[in-house]
Amino acid sequence: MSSELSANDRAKNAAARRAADFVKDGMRVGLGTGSTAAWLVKCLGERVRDNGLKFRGVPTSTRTAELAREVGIEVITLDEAGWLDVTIDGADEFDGDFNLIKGGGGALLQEKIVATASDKMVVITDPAKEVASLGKFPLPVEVIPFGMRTTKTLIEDALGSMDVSGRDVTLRMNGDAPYVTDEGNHILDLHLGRIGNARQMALTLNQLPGVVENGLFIDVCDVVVIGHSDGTVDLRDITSTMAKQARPSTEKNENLFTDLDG
Ligand SMILES: O=C(CO)[C@H](O)[C@H](O)COP(=O)(O)O
Repeated sequence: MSSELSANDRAKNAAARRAADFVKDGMRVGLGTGSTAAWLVKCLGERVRDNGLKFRGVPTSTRTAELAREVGIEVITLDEAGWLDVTIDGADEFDGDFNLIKGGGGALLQEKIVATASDKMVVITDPAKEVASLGKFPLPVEVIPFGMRTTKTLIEDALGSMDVSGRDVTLRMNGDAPYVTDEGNHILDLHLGRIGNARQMALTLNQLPGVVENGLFIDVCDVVVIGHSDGTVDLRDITSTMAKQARPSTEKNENLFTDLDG
């Protein structure tokens, strides 16, 4: 590997290469967004080109879709895929129960939909993103532009009764204008410091009108691959930890539309 890479990039690259081993011929694979996920997409592109790996990818953003096509990955939509074998994505924070904060790169909505529609979600990360309690990283919340100030006030009011150590809510900007997501929405960043009950926070936020989705990924991640700057990786699997037993049982349904079609 190139010695010109920063220590952080070497760590991300190591995690991405190990996680790429989860992708096998014939799979439908969710492709995350962000700098760590970009390493993964490039690595998978190499394997398509050099090893003849055959799989179809569902990108979680226009950025990832462009990169995936550029490196020769066959791109399909989530609806074309129906269900995914695995999704591999980065994260902004992860805790000991495999819960995450995501959305630092602004793609949390598609990322959550894609990860939830997968048999397995693998997070690729460096060690610095591990926390005892989620919340140090500002929690991104995607909101629709209509009535955004009112939505912000509703969020601030809701935070008033929650166990957090900070309550500032800021609108994410892109230069002088609000940041716009792939779906044409905006992002409010919640500076909470520490989230006492992340599950309750996720449910509370999503009940507020105007909120589209929040960046807490609770009970979604199955595997965390932690890359180190010396090229080594630690792999943690939910099935071999106590966290799995603490999860409420969820059943992922492959034929989402069968019932509706009658
Ligand atoms: O959630 C995300 C994008 O919405 C990213 O996965 C997260 O921000 C981590 O990014 P990076 O790998 O660049 O540190």
